[in-house]
Amino acid sequence: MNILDKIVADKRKEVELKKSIIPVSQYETSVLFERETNSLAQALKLSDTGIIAEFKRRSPSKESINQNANVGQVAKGYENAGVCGMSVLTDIKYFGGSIEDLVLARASVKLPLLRKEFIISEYQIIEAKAHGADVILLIAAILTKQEIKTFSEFAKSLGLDVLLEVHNEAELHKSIMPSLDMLGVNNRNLKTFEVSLDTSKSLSKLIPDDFVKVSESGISSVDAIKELKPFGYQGFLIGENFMKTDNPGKSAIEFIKNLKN
Ligand SMILES: O=C(O)c1ccccc1NCC(=O)[C@H](O)[C@H](O)COP(=O)(O)O
Repeated sequence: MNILDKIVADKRKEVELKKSIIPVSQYETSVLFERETNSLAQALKLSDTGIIAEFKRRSPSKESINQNANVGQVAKGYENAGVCGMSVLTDIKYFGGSIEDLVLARASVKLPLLRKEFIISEYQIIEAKAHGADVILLIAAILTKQEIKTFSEFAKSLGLDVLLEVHNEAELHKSIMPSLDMLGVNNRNLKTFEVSLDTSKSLSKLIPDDFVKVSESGISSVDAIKELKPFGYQGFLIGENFMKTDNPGKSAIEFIKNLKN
């Protein structure tokens, strides 16, 4: 069993429990559910930097990154730095995040917010909208082609952007469909946790130009972004590099300043 299999097995139990406690009707009548969303894909198309900064306390590959960070402060710091969007990990067990982190980020900034979650049910998409998300992540490795289609079309019907994440060619081939806005290539090998920008580079030519290309994970320098841009990437998802510092917002300011130079 690899880490994704374990996460998904736990996620199925978590979602079933939540469904039995909180009915969808409660989410659908919430204030945030009515909110007009902001498109991350549009923000990336208009940006010359393309940074999506992540709020990440810990992960399966790093036991502790920044356990005590305050999500509202970090969100404001990222917005002040001029990032295009913010990713908020909402998984509790493996990442120390929560759906409340998403609400706190929403209350603090106007930035497009990505709910970074292991989505296996439409219930979580409704939940994402009701907690202030603008974008959902779909992970090709844990979904069938039909699920990708159903979930992405459903998210679009709610006004949410969809970022579809792949790790290899097979996942990419089964995923390309018009209901996606962004195609993300994850540079982290989930068996070994090693990161290699070569994954983004080699898959880039297989991604049609109508999708915004996003490179995810293991981006720790401005040089990495300069290396990836010629491969057509317009978005760069960065977590640990900012979150491992005392002041993630300040680190993002420095990073973006160097990127513009
Ligand atoms: O980060 C992990 O260890 C991880 C393990 C298993 C599944 C997903 C995982 N990470 C989610 C992400 O996609 C990253 O948090 C995101 O791309 C940012 O990565 P980084 O800049 O390397 O923190």
